[in-house]
Amino acid sequence: MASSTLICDTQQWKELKAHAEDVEKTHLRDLLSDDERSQSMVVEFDGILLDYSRQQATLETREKLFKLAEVASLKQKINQMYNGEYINSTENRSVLHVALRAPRDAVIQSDGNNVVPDVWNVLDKIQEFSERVRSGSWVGATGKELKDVVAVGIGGSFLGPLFVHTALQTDPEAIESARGRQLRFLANVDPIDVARNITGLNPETTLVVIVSKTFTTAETMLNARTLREWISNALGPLAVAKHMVAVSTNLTLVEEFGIDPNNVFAFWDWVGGRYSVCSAVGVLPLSLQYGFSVIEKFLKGASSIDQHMYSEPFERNLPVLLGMLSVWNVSFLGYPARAILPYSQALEKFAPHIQQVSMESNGKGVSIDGVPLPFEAGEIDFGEPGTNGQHSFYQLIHQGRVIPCDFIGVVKSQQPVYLSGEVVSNHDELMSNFFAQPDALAYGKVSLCGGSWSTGVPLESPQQRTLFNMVRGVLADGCWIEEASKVKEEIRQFFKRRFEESEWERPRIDGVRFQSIGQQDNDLLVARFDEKEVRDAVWECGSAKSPGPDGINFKFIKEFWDVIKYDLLRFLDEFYVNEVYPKGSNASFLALIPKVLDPHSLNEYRSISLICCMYKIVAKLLSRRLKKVLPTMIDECQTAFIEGRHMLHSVVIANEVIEEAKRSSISILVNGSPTTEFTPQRVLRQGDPLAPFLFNIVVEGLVGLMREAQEKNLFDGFKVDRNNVEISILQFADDTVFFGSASMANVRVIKGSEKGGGRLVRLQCWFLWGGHSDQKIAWMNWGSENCGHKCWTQKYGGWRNLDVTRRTNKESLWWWDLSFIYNSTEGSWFKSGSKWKIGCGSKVMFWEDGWKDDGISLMEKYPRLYNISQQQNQYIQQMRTTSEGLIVQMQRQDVWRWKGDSGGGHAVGSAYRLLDRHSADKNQDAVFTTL
Ligand SMILES: O=P(O)(O)OC[C@H]1O[C@](O)(CO)[C@@H](O)[C@@H]1O
Repeated sequence: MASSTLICDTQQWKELKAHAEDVEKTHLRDLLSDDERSQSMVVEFDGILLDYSRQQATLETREKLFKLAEVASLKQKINQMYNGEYINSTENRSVLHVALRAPRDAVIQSDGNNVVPDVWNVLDKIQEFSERVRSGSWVGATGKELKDVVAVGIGGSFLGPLFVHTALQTDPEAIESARGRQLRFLANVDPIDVARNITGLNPETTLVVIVSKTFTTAETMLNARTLREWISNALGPLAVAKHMVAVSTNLTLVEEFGIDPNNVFAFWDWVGGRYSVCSAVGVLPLSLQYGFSVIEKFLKGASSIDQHMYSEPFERNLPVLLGMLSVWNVSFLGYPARAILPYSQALEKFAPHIQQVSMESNGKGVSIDGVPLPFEAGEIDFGEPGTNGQHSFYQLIHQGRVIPCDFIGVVKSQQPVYLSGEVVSNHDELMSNFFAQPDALAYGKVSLCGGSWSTGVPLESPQQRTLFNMVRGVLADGCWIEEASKVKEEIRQFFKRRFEESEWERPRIDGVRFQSIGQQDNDLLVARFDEKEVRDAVWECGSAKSPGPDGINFKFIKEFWDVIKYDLLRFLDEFYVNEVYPKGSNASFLALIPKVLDPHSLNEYRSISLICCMYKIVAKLLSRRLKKVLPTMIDECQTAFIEGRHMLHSVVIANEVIEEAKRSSISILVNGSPTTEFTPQRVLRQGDPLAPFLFNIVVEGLVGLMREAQEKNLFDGFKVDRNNVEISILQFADDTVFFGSASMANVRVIKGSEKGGGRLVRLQCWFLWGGHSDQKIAWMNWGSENCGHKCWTQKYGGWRNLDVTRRTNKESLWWWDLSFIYNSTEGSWFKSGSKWKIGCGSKVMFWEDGWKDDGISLMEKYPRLYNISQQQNQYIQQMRTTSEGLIVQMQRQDVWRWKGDSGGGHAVGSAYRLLDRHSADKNQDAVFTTL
């Protein structure tokens, strides 16, 4: 490309422009669903991993950008820079900050001279001087050691050094080497900045470093004069030579200022101010604070990325890729800003540093030849460390404008904190935010019904699912909370409560007869685990299931079986001998999956257990053994009594397992970050291989109780077949169907009152759900009303005198059931709840039915009259001649009125409440005492 041609006039630029229009139509979440694309957008160098898959760019974009780089001669320009050519055409000089950190033996030419020796001369001088100051061999005017340093400079003579200083302040090695010393930076001409920086400092122990490439910058020179005054006022004018040094390219002006030329640390015009942190600008003050050896490491790091940028092909070249993506975002996609978001407080001053480096360099409206650019160039950089930014400007990034973001995370914290009782370290907490935020931004807001709100695309990728499952807040005591720590605590408390055992006495099933297992089965159950058995159990576990808190899945265990098996067998041996799981191996995560669109309450999430592999292996082994034994215990055909251990022992085993489960710990994953642990007091974890077999054992326990009830004539089951086989219960896992005649006695055995009855149901509840008896019994209606009607009439002859021809829409099938109960001997509760409304009097018996308001029949009220009556079996209608005034509405039928409802209509709820109250009065414990 000829130097006068604008880059935007090239074919490559135009193609990118057209391509940008296509890419803009594609949502990032769709780009991210292409695994091949995403994986090829991850590059690693020297411990730095760049993942640019969340940029709105395709592989084609990258190819086209490379072509643009080619036409812009980017590679040649990089080479020119490293070779010291005058690429700064406006100032006609080299751009050689890479020489500032080049190794001592490197050769980098400028104006035909190798500049590297000059660089190292200054570095050696800095090392020597800083060691003298730090060791106390260079002292101030009054002979005191110089412990504190104030660096005075602005722009590039300030921001880079401040950034590095802030990053080192919390580094353990740097802390050690800086012990007892202070480094401050004075930049602003505002006298407040002066006051702040000299507060608490003693001029006698303070060294001032004036940093100015030109030594003419107004702010720096005024601040320099101010501090010179501060020193000479305190120590006299001659003290300046001992207390002030300079970093500059302008030795003349430094000397004029009164600083000893020997105490000037030079750099060169081929160093741009904003790139000068690796020159004496940064190295001198930082070496005074931390020692040269610490800062030398920083220089080596910078040199390493210089080498990378010089030699690495563009596909894997981190600085080139980032630079090209900036061009793409700004000039093609039209996103003017970039957020720099380090999830590290140590990088607090990184954004201000990059602000200057990038914006002062690229903030141009003209080409290199001075031609005005017809497109946007340069980006607006801003940023704050996460998580502070999240509570500040992220709102706009998430919902307001499209702003490309550079998230920066650090794998290892300089200052790790791991509080006891917390599931993760503080740094992991920070990193969970670091991982969650880019996903949330990239995928945008999606609906919770399985697709994106904007596109309806199904959620397929793991990242999409992560966002789908994201808990954005919860409703607690009627208040919506979003603050991460409060949301986590609320969720933790909610589930802790759910797994707390309510105070009630565990049901006992002593005395109930069960089938037995033989010695052989018993030996099988309690045998030591051998390698083959363990291997088979491991191979039965799904490889790709989500890992629990140990972070290991079965794919890993199978892959490295030959290495892992020894430890695993040792673990199982220990478990066998000690009968307890080693701490931590029985922890689990609860992951929350929304059940509804836009969940608010925690009941609207389904909790899925993610169990540690070690626990799963043990559970799998036990379940495989139980599987072999269970048919013996539950098969009716094998009822022959076998000598040996009682089946009840399996219940004991189940209890032991449950007890062990109660020693386990649970923490809930809230947006990938676990809450602190708690110990569950009840329930089995979903995903536990033992759970189905424990169901079976519990079912057997309930069957045993029903058998006992039948044998003691406490429960009247259904007789089928010619042999009159009586069926009382059928179960499938936690679904139970009781069969029996519709008698109050049967109902009481199954449910009864809360106080005495309901033990069968509650017993099962305890085993299956840990003691909650709020599982409702679904009383089954008889399907079609004809079927029900036939049953009642055939078996019980219908309800005497009640109109059963057709029920009205208002009346439920319960109404019919209740009608029957009314006439049973135990129907007194029902009688008290209903009364007759007399119409023509054709259905109500004058003496026997309680048709008066108090519900008491005339026969009961006036027994003597009844005894002498000639019309004892008469209906009211037949009595009318002798009972004038009773027949009030000849045209109407007699009807039942339900007292529980003010309108007289029947409601199941009111009948249930009445029955409940009535049953509570009776002592029904007798049934269970007998059982
Ligand atoms: O180091 P000096 O010459 O005082 O300049 C300070 C800063 O001022 C600038 O020229 C910007 O005004 C920067 O490039 C430079 O880093």
